[in-house]
Amino acid sequence: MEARLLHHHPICLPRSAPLLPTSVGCVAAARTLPREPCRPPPVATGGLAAIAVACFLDRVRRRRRRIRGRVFRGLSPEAEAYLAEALHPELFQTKKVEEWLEPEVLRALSRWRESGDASLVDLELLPGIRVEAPGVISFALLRPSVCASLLAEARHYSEGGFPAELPNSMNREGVILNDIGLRPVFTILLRKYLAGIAARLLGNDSERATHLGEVPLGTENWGGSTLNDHHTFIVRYKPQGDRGLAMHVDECDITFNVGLSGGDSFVGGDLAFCGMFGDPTYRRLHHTYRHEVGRCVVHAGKRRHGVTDVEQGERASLVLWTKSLLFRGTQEYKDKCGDIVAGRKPLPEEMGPPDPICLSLTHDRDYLRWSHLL
Ligand SMILES: O=C(O)CCC(=O)C(=O)O
Ligand SMILES: [Fe+2]
Repeated sequence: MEARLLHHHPICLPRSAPLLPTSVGCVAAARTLPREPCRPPPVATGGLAAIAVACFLDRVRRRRRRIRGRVFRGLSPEAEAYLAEALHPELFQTKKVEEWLEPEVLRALSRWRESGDASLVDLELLPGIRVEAPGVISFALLRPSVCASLLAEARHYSEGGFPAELPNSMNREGVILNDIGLRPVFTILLRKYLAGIAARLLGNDSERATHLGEVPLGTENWGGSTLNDHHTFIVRYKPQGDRGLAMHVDECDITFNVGLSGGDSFVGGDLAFCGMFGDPTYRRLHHTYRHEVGRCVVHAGKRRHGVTDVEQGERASLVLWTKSLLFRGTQEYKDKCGDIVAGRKPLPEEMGPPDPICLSLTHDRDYLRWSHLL
């Protein structure tokens, strides 16, 4: 039960172990344990019977510690099993997440982290921050060494024959990091660091910035002040596999997309941004973006985007689809997207020819009419 709750609300990690086994449970659990070497009491005080009891209690104690560890981390048994096989076990340590970040990111976030007021996030201190296009902002987030480890871990997982689900409905070559035991570290990344940036870029009016210096951000509220869940994965593209990604909108409110390989290690593979879902300009090309290792591009999930084919090399992205349940319950969300239960708002009637790169096989009723432009 608790594990299910964690799955749905990973940001709400419990502060205390919710389910410690009772002594009866422990006895039963200890019987199912593989026989481990027992640690006998330091001084043999009461003969064989006392040693047997001490051994038994030692096994129970160790089993208890293991269960508590798993409940704290909120890992599924599969994820727990992968930990023993991981290439970079240090990636799984929640205490080390801060070391993943470019140091200036911490400086930009420090006043928010002291006060809880996201309007104090200093966007200008985010390293190399750029407004790529209205509503699309990028900055250096992760250290290149962490990007290399994450990519190597994803390759190790894919090539190791471990059980795999597809990260999204469009990509066959990728790994859902939440499923392999990395959900807790990304929950920390989101809760302690990205949440402030999300609130400042795409949160409610009292926290959201309107400009970066003189340049308008062109963002609006997409629940950035109340993000509570994430679906985090790595996708890889290469000429002999998934070459690119068709135009789409994401199944989330705010997307953080970090380059794990930079523009010098692949040819093609541009991330193309078109307009917002429901906006008359949604089939206009707004910007094309090239990944840089460790640089994160942030945008509303409902901005149409896609990846052009990779012609050479390999392109890889670390993607966090983040959501706000609270925002999804508001009238503002319904006006923007439709009802989460009743279904998405229909797109407006397609008007005139699209920019070819923005044409979507999965979203446009007139795809065949314009596909000769591709
Ligand atoms: O690979 C990318 O840069 C984009 C991935 C993406 O848009 C997605 O998985 O939703
Ligand atoms: Fe996407």
